[in-house]
Amino acid sequence: MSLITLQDITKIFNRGRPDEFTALSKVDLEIESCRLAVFRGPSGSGKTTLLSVVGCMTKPTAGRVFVQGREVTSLSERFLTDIRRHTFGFIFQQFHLLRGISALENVILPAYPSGEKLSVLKKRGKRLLDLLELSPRATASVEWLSGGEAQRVAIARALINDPFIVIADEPTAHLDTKLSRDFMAIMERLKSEGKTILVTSHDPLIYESATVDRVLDMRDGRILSERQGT
Ligand SMILES: Nc1ncnc2c1ncn2[C@@H]1O[C@H](COP(=O)(O)OP(=O)(O)OP(=O)(O)O)[C@@H](O)[C@H]1O
Repeated sequence: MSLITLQDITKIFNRGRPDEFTALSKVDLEIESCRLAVFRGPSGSGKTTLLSVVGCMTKPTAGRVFVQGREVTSLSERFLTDIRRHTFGFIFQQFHLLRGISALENVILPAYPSGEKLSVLKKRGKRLLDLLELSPRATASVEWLSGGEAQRVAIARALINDPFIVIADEPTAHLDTKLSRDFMAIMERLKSEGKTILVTSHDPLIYESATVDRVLDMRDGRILSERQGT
């Protein structure tokens, strides 16, 4: 069974208005577990919109989304929030870290709604920072971190709820070659630990990486072609 299935997904923004825009058009997609897929395509081709539909952040205008066989398209926001929290970890292009608080506090933020004790969350956050070789920076306020460190904090934060799927939108757009390779090495490790990784990227260092299983090319809100990784 696929981890995620998209059936005939269409997403129209500003429907019925003069600026109506079809960002996704009748997309079908199956995502299997423990694989790394890269979505690439020109700016505006619908990559981010597609991953936000997959990640249950955006409701499609038409079509159905299944998460582990369960149809989620018609669920209320309350149920979706719950599914989102346990299924997906998100790494955003600009990292979206909260300034003024420490790296560790940023990492554990998405776990607060779980109601677990703060001491338990801190322990889990510290372990993740340790795995990403960031322990010495745990108490540093995030504005003092380098770009690579900030990204690793964002990765740790994406993992705090132990999601099945990690979604990264243009993760290396602001990183140099070494940091981009480091990012892929971390993704490779996560994949070997059983995570499914979905990435949007224009960066050859990402889509030509040996750890990539699938490269999907998008244009005009459709998946045009797909090739299996090297
Ligand atoms: N909330 C929104 N309201 C209106 N239009 C939107 C909205 N979100 C996205 N769009 C439009 O949908 C199209 C697809 O956007 P999307 O961000 O998915 O593309 P993308 O392939 O990820 O592009 P990029 O590589 O530039 O990030 C764009 O033309 C964008 O302007």
